[in-house]
Amino acid sequence: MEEPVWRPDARRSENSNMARFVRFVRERTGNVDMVRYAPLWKFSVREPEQFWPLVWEFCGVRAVGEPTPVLVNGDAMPGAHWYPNVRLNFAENLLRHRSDAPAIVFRNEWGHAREFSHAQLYAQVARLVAALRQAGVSPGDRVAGYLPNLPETVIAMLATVSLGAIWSSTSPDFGAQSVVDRFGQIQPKVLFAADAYPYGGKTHAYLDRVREVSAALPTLERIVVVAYSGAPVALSDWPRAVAWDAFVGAHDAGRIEFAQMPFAHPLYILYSSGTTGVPKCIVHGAGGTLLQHLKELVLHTDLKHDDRIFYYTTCGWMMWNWLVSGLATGACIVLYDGSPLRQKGSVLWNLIDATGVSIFGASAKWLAAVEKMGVRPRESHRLSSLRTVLSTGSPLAPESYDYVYRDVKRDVLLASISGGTDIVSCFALGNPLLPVYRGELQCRGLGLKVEAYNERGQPVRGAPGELVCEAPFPAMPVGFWNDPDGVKYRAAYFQRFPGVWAHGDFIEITPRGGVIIYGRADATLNPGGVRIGTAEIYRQVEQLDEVLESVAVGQQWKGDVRIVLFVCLRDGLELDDALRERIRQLIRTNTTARHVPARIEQVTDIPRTISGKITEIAVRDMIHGRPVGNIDALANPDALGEFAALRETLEAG
Ligand SMILES: CC(=O)CC(=O)O
Repeated sequence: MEEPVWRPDARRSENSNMARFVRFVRERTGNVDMVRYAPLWKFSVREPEQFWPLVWEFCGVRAVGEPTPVLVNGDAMPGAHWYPNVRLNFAENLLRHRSDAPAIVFRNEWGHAREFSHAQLYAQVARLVAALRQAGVSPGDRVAGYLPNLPETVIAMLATVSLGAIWSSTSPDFGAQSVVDRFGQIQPKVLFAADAYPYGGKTHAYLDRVREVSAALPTLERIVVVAYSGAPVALSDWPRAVAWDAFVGAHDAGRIEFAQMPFAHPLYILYSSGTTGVPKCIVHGAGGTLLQHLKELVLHTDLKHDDRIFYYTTCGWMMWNWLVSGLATGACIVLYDGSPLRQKGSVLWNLIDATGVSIFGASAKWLAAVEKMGVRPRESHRLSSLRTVLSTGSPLAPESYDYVYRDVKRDVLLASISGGTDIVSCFALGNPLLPVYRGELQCRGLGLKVEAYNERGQPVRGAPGELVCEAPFPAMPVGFWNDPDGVKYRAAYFQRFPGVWAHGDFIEITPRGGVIIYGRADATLNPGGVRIGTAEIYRQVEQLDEVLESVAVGQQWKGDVRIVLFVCLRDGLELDDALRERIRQLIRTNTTARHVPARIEQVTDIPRTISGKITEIAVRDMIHGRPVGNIDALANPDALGEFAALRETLEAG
């Protein structure tokens, strides 16, 4: 039997929030069998109307009104409603700890270091609430952030939401057109931006882009600019613009009157990657997001008030929203603005030691990249505060589990977590009660009736299928913006299997209840009619020292589909037949003959979305000579040229 790569010791699991919650549910329900995670998960999906109120109480949600009924129209998917008689304010829940303990620790590539206690954070938010109120912001208005990963970004979100207005953010690496594609759809009243940001050893000034964006957004009444770089910022010729300090300056930090809004009141607007057209505006509700994030942070991530939690993210990725919710537990969130590969790949490991991070998160790609760079923090860093490593963004290869336990730290819970923008949270995550198996996410999230469906829409176990969720959950979006009849919303998630949420991931639920992610369902390869997840191939190829990254797509070929693999190699290397053969051999030995690519080609770059995900669909379109859905959604559209140039060669044989 396969051995786990890590097990929690008895003290750690006994003291975890999840263990306390198991005991709490056992006492409340009188169910004596409730001693482990498996019966708890079953209870959570069978009895949602009992389960969610227990999460609510255990996590201390602040709200007014009647918490019953919990669920109305509970069989409808979509169409179920949660807590129709409750009113709450999301920001009030995040700002409920007013102590002198640290709430935000901030560092950046320029060497800036700032810290805010929970009390100071509350005061900063209070002043901005007053300024926004005076600027006319009221419930339901949209406030947008085109901002680096700053304390001000968190403060602006909290102030917006305190007023019952809706927050939406993108990071400054987005081009003006991409920002207009997003914010142009939601008609914001206020835009927050900064003058510049540090990345990769350079200062990137972007006020010109902010001007371009604001010129295209006629609904904007105010543009509030953070003078982040320290250089003078001239705004006098820009009538709607004001410096952050001037905007906030005249207001005192009083008590915040948090607008009490319905449970489903819009909180955030997030955007789909937009690779197939204009990005969809996904609207997340305040109550559902709060409850789901608390469940994930408190129970699955075991976040406690004395923790320091870090995720490498920008405010354009949902992991930023997820991280910020950590404030509700009284914990400290650690923010870093800059490239994660600075200091020879050690910058984030240095940050852990410098700031005492206990829960550390980054993308699976970053873990693979620092491993390739030869970084071995176990030899160079103390990492004494570190007890959990989180990974997401793409499937975490089994070899990355080896890296973490061998080269980072032996005694950490390595939790690969997966969900995404559509639910601003996760379907599968970590669990302090369970062992970690190489290549496997530990469990399905509580309250989420996740299954893997075969093509006939039947649940399968121990075999690949599509990730679905069979029952309503509070963190389902409340809808899409500008989609009053819900047509786009239903088409996005409920077309494939009526009445069931289809997430678009290709996964396997293992017999012991773990989850393996094979990649996106729309990128699966179908040679000879057999579905193969792209992650199965990347995992093999990227083990080779020569290969930095790869992308695999299916090419229509003689009435079937054949696999074509593109590899980016280390600087100066050229793909030759010997390396091709080693790649094929590795794939053949560790997977099946069907996984072996028919063609392997070298490229220098792989197209990725602005949030850093490689896009197989754009590559597939290029090699078939089809137009790529939305080039503005790509961070590096120039990368497409190489694939177009290879089209003829690929068509020839
Ligand atoms: C939690 C996630 O699934 C994050 C992502 O991949 O976008």
